Amino acid sequence: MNNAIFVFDYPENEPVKSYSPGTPERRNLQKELDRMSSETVDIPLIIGGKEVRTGDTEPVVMPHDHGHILANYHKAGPEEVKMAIHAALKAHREWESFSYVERVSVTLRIAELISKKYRATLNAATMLGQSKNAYQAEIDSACETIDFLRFNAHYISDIYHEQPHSDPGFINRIEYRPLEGFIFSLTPFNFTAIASNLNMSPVLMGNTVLWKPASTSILSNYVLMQIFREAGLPEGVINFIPGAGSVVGNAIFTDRNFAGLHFTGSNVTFNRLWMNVAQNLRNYKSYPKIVGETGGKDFIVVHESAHVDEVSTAIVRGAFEYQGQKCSAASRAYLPASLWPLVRNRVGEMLSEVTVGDVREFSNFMNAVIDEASFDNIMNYISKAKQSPDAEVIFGGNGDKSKGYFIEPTVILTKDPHFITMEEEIFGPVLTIYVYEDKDFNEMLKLVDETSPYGLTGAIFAHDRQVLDKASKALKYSAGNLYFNDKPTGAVVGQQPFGGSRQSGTNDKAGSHLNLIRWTSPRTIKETLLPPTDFRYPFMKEDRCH
Ligand SMILES: NC(=O)c1ccc[n+]([C@@H]2O[C@H](COP(=O)([O-])OP(=O)(O)OC[C@H]3O[C@@H](n4cnc5c(N)ncnc54)[C@H](O)[C@@H]3O)[C@@H](O)[C@H]2O)c1
Ligand SMILES: N[C@@H](CCC=O)C(=O)O
Repeated sequence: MNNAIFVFDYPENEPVKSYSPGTPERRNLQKELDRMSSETVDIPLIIGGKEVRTGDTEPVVMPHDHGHILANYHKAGPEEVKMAIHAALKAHREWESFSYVERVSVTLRIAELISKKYRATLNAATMLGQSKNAYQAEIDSACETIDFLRFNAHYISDIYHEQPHSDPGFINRIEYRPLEGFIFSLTPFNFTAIASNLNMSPVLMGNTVLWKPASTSILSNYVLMQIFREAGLPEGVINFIPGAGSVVGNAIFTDRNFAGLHFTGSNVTFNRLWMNVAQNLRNYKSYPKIVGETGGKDFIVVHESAHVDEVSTAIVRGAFEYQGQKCSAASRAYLPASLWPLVRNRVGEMLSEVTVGDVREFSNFMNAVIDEASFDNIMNYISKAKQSPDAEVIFGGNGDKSKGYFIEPTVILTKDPHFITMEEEIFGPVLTIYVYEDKDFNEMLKLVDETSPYGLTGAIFAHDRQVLDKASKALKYSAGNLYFNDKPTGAVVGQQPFGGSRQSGTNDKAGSHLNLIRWTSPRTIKETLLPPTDFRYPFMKEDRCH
């Protein structure tokens, strides 16, 4: 394969299966849900391809039935982190020297294994461990994971084909070297696809990785790790080291070979990690690359020309799918006074049909929030609204953590556009609505732009084209992913590259060449075909002749 230039074609997005009663996918999924619900898995660390058990374990539970233990995972300490660094550096030599066609082949094999052999297993693990319903698991752990892998396999051909100009007599080329050292991949609980991609995009570019998954997504992440191995990923290319973030992080950030951080998670954690890197800057061989996508305070802006049913559907799906635990979830909405009574009624009708419960009951639109800390944090925001004279809980507002961490879809109406739930990321099923006078549309846009430190996603609803244009200009830096007449969630790889700026991250657009390029350290090579043999400039030679 080294004697050919190979291009991986533009892929199709993985089709989303329906899981309707009686379909084969529903039967397979049910079988895997039953199997995984009846066993307790022992999850080791995987370092240099070897399973390592430290005996320091924590349980993995179902958020919707927290008495049910799905697995126990072993936690890494500083010694295991050192072993993992050693394994990653050792694997680096061989992995980077492979032709990229081999790296892409492994990547595409992972996608194929997930699409066919392990779709039900990975979806069931995501449903049970992260409390996603079948549809939310399908669009995440099956489709988005596969799309990241296949689209990146295509984008790498584009990157490698990007070569400099050569004047006659010279050959210039760029080699897209991986980074010198290892990458630290720190993944969030809420998307199995993101966990896969934070590892596989640096790996595709020839890097090796230490992976610390979130403690609340370890079951699906372990299934992923097993799939990576089955696909033929060489030992040590990804080292799976669950554990306490600070323990693993401190051991990594003090290592001279730390070359890059690939992070998705909260803004608070990212800021802490960046400071940690900065404090160790003098120790490193190279300036580490830092890529981090963080939180959001995502908005829905509604103009009086919008349609009530479209807005109401976007509110319910955008704010409450996966219990609002998407960085992109709508958490503040701005409604014109003329439409508000109609939208309020329609949203109320829709919410009266929403049920919250166990993922194994397929009719539930919503399930549990991820853990007790998250439940308490969300309920605390709801209490603040209940106690404030500036806010009123108009739908939901109740939670129950006795069996699972269940919270009703909650809508707060506020008179204060700077009420705390309009500004801070809550990461739960809570939407706050502010009603403005129709004539104050322009002032309202300014408010949207200046209310929160984030800049991730946002949606504008209007059927007046000039309004869309005006609002998108006013909100230019308020969102890295902006939607016209659609909910602000559900970006599709290859169609809406994802990421935001301001306090929402470095905006390196997951699922695009922009992200992949960060995992390279390009080297330019110039070759002179006939090197000069006289140090003098041409005009000096001419002067002597005369
Ligand atoms: N912008 C995006 O693309 C995007 C996508 C998904 C999630 N998110 C954001 O992620 C957050 C939810 O995910 P989360 O709760 O898993 O985030 P988190 O910040 O709590 O954790 C992310 C990862 O960092 C680890 N970690 C936490 N503290 C650490 C420390 N001191 N040192 C080292 N590692 C540490 C965690 O164990 C986890 O693996 C939300 O804020 C959400 O908006 C953003
Ligand atoms: N990319 C996902 C969100 C990822 C963050 O949680 C979306 O567009 O909804």
